[in-house]
Amino acid sequence: MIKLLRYLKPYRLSVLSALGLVFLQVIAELFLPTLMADIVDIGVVTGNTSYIFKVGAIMMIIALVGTLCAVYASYLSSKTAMAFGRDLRSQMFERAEDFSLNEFNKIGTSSLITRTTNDITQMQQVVMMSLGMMARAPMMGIGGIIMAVSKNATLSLIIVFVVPVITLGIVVVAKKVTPLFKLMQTKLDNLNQVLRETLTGVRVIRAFNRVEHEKDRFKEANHDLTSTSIKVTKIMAVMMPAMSLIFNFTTIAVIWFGATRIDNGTMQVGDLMAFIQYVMQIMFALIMLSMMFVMFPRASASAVRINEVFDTIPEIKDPLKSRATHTRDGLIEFKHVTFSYPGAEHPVLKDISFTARPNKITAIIGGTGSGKSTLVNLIPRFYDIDSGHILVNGMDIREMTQKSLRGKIGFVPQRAVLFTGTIADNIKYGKENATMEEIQYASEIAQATDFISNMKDGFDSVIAQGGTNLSGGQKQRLSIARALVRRPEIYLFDDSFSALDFKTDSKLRGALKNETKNATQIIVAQRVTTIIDADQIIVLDKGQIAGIGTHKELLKTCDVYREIVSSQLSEEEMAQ
Ligand SMILES: Nc1ncnc2c1ncn2[C@@H]1O[C@H](COP(=O)(O)OP(=O)(O)OP(=O)(O)O)[C@@H](O)[C@H]1O
Repeated sequence: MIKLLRYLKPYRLSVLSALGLVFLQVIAELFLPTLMADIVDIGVVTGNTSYIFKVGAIMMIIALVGTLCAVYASYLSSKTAMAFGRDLRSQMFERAEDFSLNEFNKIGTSSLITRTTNDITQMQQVVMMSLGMMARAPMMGIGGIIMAVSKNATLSLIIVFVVPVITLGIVVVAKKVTPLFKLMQTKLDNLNQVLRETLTGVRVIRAFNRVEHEKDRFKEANHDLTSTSIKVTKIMAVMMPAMSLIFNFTTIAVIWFGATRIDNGTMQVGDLMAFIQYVMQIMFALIMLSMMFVMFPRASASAVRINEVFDTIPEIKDPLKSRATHTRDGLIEFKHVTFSYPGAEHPVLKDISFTARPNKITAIIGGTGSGKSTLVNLIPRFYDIDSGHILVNGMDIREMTQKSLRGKIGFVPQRAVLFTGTIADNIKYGKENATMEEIQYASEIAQATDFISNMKDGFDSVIAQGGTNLSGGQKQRLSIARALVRRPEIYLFDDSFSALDFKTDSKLRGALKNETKNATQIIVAQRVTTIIDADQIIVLDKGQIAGIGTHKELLKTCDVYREIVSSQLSEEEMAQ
């Protein structure tokens, strides 16, 4: 947790001011019982009314100053804690933005969301409490002890007995609840994950009549979290009354022994009243400390989870000395590339070598799970390879910055991803400063203009979260337009035509051919008709290249290709 406190550095002035104000507030609070003792012992006992009024007025002023200090300290601590939380959240977001897909898989998306929200809120609260309550408790405790001893040293021995008892209690409770708090955060992650899956998969859940099953799953996760919270609350529930009990017994002891002293004439009534107040202040300080001990374990569990994110070093890094490619043509070369997903026993791609040239279409075909998407994902460096080289314009992609590499690429993923906003916003995502003409042109090529103009607001029509108000084919065409608008050197279409009907598919490919003339195109496809005209077809089989050539060549030389084709086309079509 200490590690995270470095984010408080920019606010050190506010922190120091808040602590200073708390100090003043404590001094004021400690001073009041002594003044009250004076009123009783000097004013009331001797019947000196003017003294009572004079000291009473001073007490009011001190109380007012104390209150003002408290209000401003609380304002400063809240402001600092909120700013601290904001900074942590944005740092966390930035770090997550740098993560490769591996790191996302490692931590988990739901957990990343919980960590950015709930865990940071825990830290925020602890900072706020530390600057108020936590700072006040030791000052008040120590100050209270000094004042109590100054009033009556022997009576203060009671405190010597009580403090260790309370401290022991706090330590025992903290030991018990710390692991439970850690568990609570994990259970919260779990609950978020179930909720996320249920919300995103709502159509499938309904279609398969699994609503009850999902309800049960949610109930279980919810119940799990609740039962852990109840366990913690039960322990805490015992703590407060136990504290009150000790509190009350201490007061009885003080009055008992104090009364004997007054009887002996060794103590005055006012002093005993002040003494009782100091003892209460000490107890109150201990209660505040114990509350901090409740908060700390939870916050430290959160701090560990936040630090885990900060300590995760993104695997994919830019080179220290990046080089820029001077040629702008989009030549892609795979040289003996082998790649395995982390934790997997076998590589998904083995010894892949091929060249994809500009002005040419390179198609990739193969059975499901043969590694087509994986291969395409290696080009924008979503993952780093185990061995071999991937070259773009003659340079290893690990030698360039990710930004410059990805700037050359127009990527159309297998599952179209759209963002909340208008249609124009989504196409513009490919090129920030795209003009309306460029947007319209790109959607024309992507065969999207028809459906866009049929929408009420045309390009200004709003897309719902995740593009749920569009059909699969419409989403695919928008994500193609988004890639087209940047006019990149390299186009990567990862099975991007699968949701289109045959007519639209062929119209789109015709328009693309003219448009992407000078660029390198890599098309992953399931349908042979999509790639039949490609300049080069790469046939993938279980992560290895089974053949490379044109449709005609492969029909003669590659069994795997022949099998795929014969399962999709008739004899006549094959012969064409
Ligand atoms: N993130 C991942 N982590 C671990 N293994 C993965 C991951 N993504 C894919 N795989 C595995 O890699 C293999 C190849 O997957 P890939 O998605 O590249 O196949 P594909 O040929 O594109 O299949 P499809 O045509 O069904 O999309 C599969 O066996 C899959 O289980």
